Amino acid sequence: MTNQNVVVPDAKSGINMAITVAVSGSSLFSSAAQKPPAVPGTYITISKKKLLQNLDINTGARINAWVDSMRASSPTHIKSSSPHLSDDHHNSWTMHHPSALDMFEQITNASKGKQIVMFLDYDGTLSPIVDDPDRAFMSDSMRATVRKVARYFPTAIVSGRCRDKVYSFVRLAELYYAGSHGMDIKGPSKGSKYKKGAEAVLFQPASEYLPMIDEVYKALLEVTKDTPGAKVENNKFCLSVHFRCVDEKKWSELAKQVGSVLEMYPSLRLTQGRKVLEIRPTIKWDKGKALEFLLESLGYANCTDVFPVYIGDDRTDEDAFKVLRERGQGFGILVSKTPKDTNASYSLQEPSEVMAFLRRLVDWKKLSLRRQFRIRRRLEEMKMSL
Ligand SMILES: O=P(O)(O)OC[C@H]1O[C@H](O[C@H]2O[C@H](CO)[C@@H](O)[C@H](O)[C@H]2O)[C@H](O)[C@@H](O)[C@@H]1O
Repeated sequence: MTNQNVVVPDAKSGINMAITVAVSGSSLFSSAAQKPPAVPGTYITISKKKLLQNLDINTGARINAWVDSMRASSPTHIKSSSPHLSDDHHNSWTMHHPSALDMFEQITNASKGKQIVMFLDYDGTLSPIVDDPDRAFMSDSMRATVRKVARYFPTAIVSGRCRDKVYSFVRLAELYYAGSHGMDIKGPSKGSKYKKGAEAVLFQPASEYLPMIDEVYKALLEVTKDTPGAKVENNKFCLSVHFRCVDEKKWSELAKQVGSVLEMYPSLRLTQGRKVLEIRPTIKWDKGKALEFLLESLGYANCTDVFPVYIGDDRTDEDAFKVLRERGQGFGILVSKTPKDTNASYSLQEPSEVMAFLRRLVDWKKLSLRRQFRIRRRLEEMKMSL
């Protein structure tokens, strides 16, 4: 066990203070330990155990809320006690959020004369949810489908993942990528015919948080290392703490470990996903802002003839669904088998249905282009014969 001086922002005052943290083995906040305190502060000695015990009541309540919310966004047990009530609930939800496949014609009719722009979340949307986040591969058929989609519509992948990581899964250079929940945006590296606006897009609104995120990553690895199944993923501008392989009885304990670290960083906030807690900067930037930024980059900022379609499965995708609802443009599609509170207009049950929907969209576009071509040719022939 060694003591290390580290600089952390005080949760209440928001002022940096230097604390001595007792850690066993590797450094808890190694990069901060190398830096002199930015603001001179008080030195206190606090052990890893104490970090957990000292959580205040509000934090305790918040932790319970995180765990509840995480359970709700990725239910582990389907309630079977009152099947009829749950059937009614399901039916009423499906009435309000009908299948995008069943409503395909209405959707394409609404998009007539407008440019469809596709926004696709990755995990749970293009790839099925699996236990190991490093093995959430996309099928070759899904990749081929997305490639075709990008041939006909400007297409962006919007993910909570680190941009490089999601690119290594998707491997399509002609797409836009918004990683770290939209905090890392890059335009296509391969020629795209849709660049109406800026030539080379690269936008990273949270770059000043990089050292802090690295520091918190190390702290989270340290505090969670004895929790079997816990996994911390570094997504560059944000972090994920995975609960999927942790015994549900230990979820509160793991959430407390996360809370103990987060409490020391008031400029970071927490969101929940599917059996995951995500830590990110408090800046006002999310997948919804990324969607707006991308529309602007594509040259559709104030256009009425654009029709954005966003498909996602997660709580964090709600920010994008909300933007579309507020703009009254396009629509959101939630990928979910169970009813969820959502701003999306339509639903699809799983990635295989997402693929079916994308394929139909491509076929519909091909057909309407062919039709347009035939009409134009007939008009030309008529002009010639006059
Ligand atoms: O915005 P997304 O592309 O949906 O990313 C959200 C998180 O997705 C990943 O976690 C989820 O998928 C994993 C693999 O299927 C699964 O094991 C995990 O339980 C899910 O939460 C990714 O690993 C996270 O970093 C993303 O934040």
